[in-house]
Amino acid sequence: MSTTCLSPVIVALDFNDIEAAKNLVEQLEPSQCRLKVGKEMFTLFGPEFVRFLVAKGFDVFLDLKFHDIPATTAKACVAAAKLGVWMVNVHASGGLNMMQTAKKALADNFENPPMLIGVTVLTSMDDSDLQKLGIAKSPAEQVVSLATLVKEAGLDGVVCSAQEANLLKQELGSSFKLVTPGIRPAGSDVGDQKRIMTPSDAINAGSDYLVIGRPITQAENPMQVLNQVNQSLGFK
Ligand SMILES: O=c1ccn([C@@H]2O[C@H](COP(=O)(O)O)[C@@H](O)[C@H]2O)c(=O)[nH]1
Repeated sequence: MSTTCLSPVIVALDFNDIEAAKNLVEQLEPSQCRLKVGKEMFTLFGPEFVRFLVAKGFDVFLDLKFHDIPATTAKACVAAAKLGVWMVNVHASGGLNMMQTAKKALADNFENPPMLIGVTVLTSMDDSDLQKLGIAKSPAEQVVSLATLVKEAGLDGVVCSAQEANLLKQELGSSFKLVTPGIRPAGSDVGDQKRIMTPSDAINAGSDYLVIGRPITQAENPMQVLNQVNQSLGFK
């Protein structure tokens, strides 16, 4: 049974050392943040690590960004949901039919399915990256067009950058959830992220959930950074 988490922060657990990840998790309370498991930790440590976090009462976002034919994607989402996670995702560029099939499979198999969201344009990409893919739109235009498709498919929201949050809330309404990586507290390393925003600016722009990885996990004192972010947002 998970505890209600009031903070919008989702800590991205991108570790290659399970003991380091567990050491951080042991310092956290499910009321302070949600947790994200991505491709690195899932590939290294598998479903067992996800079950461990769920058993500790955390809301877990399993960020595997499924992108495949509709039947395969739907079955992968159902398998993810069986782990008891709070949120799963697919790539919106997998198309309307793929997203609708995944959504229906979750609804058919679970009384309370996890949230299902669509990834739009990765926060590590800017105009020039899209141009190299032959996409003649700005990131904001491409995000709006993919998010519109995600909403049409009946999903709960999208992964986007906070830079598109204001526009998306205007275009798609307040109940369509916006999960935003690329969050950088002032002064932290940008790394490979290109469309970034600070936590408080992101919330003011309309982000519902803030995904924060390295600024917390690589910090000398991760708990201090998390507490500072939560305090800056008025939580705890
Ligand atoms: O567009 C996206 C989609 C997913 N991510 C993931 O979020 C975290 C961000 O970590 P930082 O260390 O805060 O950069 C990471 O797990 C990514 O895989 C993203 O960054 N952008």
